[in-house]
Amino acid sequence: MRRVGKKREGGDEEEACLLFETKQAKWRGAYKVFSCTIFAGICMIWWYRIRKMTSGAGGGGRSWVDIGVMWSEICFGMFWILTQSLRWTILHHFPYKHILFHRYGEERLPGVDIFVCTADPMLEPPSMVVNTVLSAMSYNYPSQKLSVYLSDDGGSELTFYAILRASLFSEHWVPFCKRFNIQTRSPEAYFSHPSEGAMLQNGQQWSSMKKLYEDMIREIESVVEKGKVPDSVRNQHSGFSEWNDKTTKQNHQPIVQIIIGGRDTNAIDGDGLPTLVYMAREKRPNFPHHFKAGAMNALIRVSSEISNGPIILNLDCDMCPNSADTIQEALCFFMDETRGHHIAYVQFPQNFKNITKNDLFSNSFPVINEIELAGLCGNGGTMYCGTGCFHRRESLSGMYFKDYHKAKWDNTRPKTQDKRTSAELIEATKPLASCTYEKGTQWGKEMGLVYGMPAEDAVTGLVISCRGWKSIYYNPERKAFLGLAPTNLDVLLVQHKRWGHGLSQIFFSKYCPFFYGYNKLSLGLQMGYCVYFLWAFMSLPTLHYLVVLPISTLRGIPLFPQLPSPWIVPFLYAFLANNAYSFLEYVSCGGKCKAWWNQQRMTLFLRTTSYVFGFIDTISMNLNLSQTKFDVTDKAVSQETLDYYEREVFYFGSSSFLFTIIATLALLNLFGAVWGIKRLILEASSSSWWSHHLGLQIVLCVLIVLLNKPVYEALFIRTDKGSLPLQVLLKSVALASLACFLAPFIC
Ligand SMILES: O=c1ccn([C@@H]2O[C@H](COP(=O)(O)OP(=O)(O)O[C@H]3O[C@H](CO)[C@@H](O)[C@H](O)[C@H]3O)[C@@H](O)[C@H]2O)c(=O)[nH]1
Ligand SMILES: [Mn+2]
Repeated sequence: MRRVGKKREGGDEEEACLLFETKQAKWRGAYKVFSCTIFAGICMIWWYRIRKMTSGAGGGGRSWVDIGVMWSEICFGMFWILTQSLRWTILHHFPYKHILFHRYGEERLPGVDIFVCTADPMLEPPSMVVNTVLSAMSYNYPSQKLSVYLSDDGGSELTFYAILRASLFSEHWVPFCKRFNIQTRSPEAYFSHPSEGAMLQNGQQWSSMKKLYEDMIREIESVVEKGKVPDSVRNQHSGFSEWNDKTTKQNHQPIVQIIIGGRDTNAIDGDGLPTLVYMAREKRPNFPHHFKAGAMNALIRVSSEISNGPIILNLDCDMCPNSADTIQEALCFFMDETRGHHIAYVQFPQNFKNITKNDLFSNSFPVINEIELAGLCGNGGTMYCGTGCFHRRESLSGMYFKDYHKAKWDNTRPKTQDKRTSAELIEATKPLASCTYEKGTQWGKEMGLVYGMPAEDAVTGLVISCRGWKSIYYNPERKAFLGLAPTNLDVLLVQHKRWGHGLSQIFFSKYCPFFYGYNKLSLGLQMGYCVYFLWAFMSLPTLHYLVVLPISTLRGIPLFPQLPSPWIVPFLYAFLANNAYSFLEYVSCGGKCKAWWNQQRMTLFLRTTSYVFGFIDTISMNLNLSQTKFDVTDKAVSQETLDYYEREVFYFGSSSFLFTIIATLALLNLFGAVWGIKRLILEASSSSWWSHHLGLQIVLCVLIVLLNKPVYEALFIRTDKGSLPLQVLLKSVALASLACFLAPFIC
């Protein structure tokens, strides 16, 4: 551990230890040499294409195919260059959490406000939401310094009931966790994988706690199923009077309820428990509510009246805290005496608890989590990913770093000094959660999360970085948060469409990192952000390639140089070295070989469906043809699709247009591969197969066919409910045949 030679204030002789350490990843020198060789390959490919275009060499001339292929390869090459910014300098951080309590003691630790967002009790089951809230409440942190806020954009009494019911359970759960020093503080996770509780299991306390938990979940689920809170329950808490027959998700007054930590008879006595607040901001049909960004901004304001914690942790309702000490770890970054005051936010990775063995849907992002986000850190910042992120209240609210003075953490308003009653506090906060509050203010522009972008998280992080702040990405050994990844292909494609659209929207807006971040961010950080912001755009060259490859094979038009021409070398090298590296990188990040293969397939599916439409959304939004929307990811899965997911079998089952596209491209490449192999066999006598003029592209077609194996099975072999319907088969055969038929007119 490094020490700074500075003496502590007050003449303390003890040296001040740094609260966190930063290390560079190894092997970066070797990587840089390697990436230079790939870059040389890419340059040669570009040179070959340009020469072919200008001289007509290689027999191709200036056809549309050549122009298209050249354009695609320029895009791929440029994108590859951008991705290097995430790999040249990789920084890992190591907080020393044991020093924190020792150095600051309980009194001098900052208040921490945790925001949990939920939006719909049907898509986001309240039984799941309460688990997130309960885990947040039971963090290893002084409870008088901790406040948990639930924002309910569903404005639903079912969710209110659930949180109220959970608050009763928390009276048992929070002390239980602290007493037995439990690491897994989500009761659902703790009781469903009892390995951690093994020692306690035979004891009375363990089983009675389990029973209390199950009773709570049963009661919540039964109320949710009925869709209405029984009158007998309603009468027990005045909060329910906020709901009447006319209350709907889109139309209701602001609702704020202090469930724990209030000072009236209704609220539970907060002794030993953190403050717990329920908020449903006002919704009116004619007022835009700005989705999650709007909810977060209302939370920032409401919480500033109640607890005003200088540190804010933002969680999605399915992102369950999974480690008791995460707050302490995050605080090490903010409270480090020499570097802490620069830091606006500390982002943890998004991990998921429901990843299958070989990660069929490629939900786990090992390379992004282990390398890329740490690579962004190497350029001076990281991305805000919307959940699992600790913020400094001031920077999130819009403050510039230059205006900031080092925090005195212990000077926040202690809750006990606020003499207002619960009712008075609630009345004071309601206007802050109203529709009209933001009118004529800077909220959503200069203050709080940025509006008008479906990826409010990434753009807000970017804006904060441009205001001079630094940010940290920290990936601890024990996963800090565990969320729910989509288990249904339909849902997944919609989620990625929103991401693709949301991220590319930033690139094509005034927030484009190269302009907005010019002179404010390092070039590496600008490039790094653009890797994500151009995900959706990259669907276009990919789609182009996937169509042109089989069609030119069918038509006998060579796309690549053939042996003995030396120009084939850069193509082979760039392709092989890049894929070999991607494979090794994936495996070194803890991914399985088969999962890498699955990731290639998902990239193919996403780049030909979700990202294409996401990009179209971006264009139409820029042309003012559509407005921002936010399709909430469905977290309530049916048992049927879940069974498929767990067996790692694709569940298609519907005739979605997106599936037709996937099937059409799979068929087209199958035609190309079969036709190409037939030619190879027939023409084997005149030239050996490896020097055949279509050799390389036939190999590529075959690889694409191998990736698409589950699609053919779903089209032709499987007969179960999850297979592709006959309608999709007919449409895709028709479309693929049409493409083949039209091919001679195009190329
Ligand atoms: O009007 C809305 C819509 C959504 N949400 C909440 O936003 C969160 C994220 O929504 P989800 O449907 O789960 O989206 P994901 O794609 O899983 O979320 C990722 O991507 C989003 C941006 O597209 C970020 O906001 C999220 O933090 C990030 O985890 C959830 O807690 C929702 O309850 C709201 O509070 N209000
Ligand atoms: Mn989510």
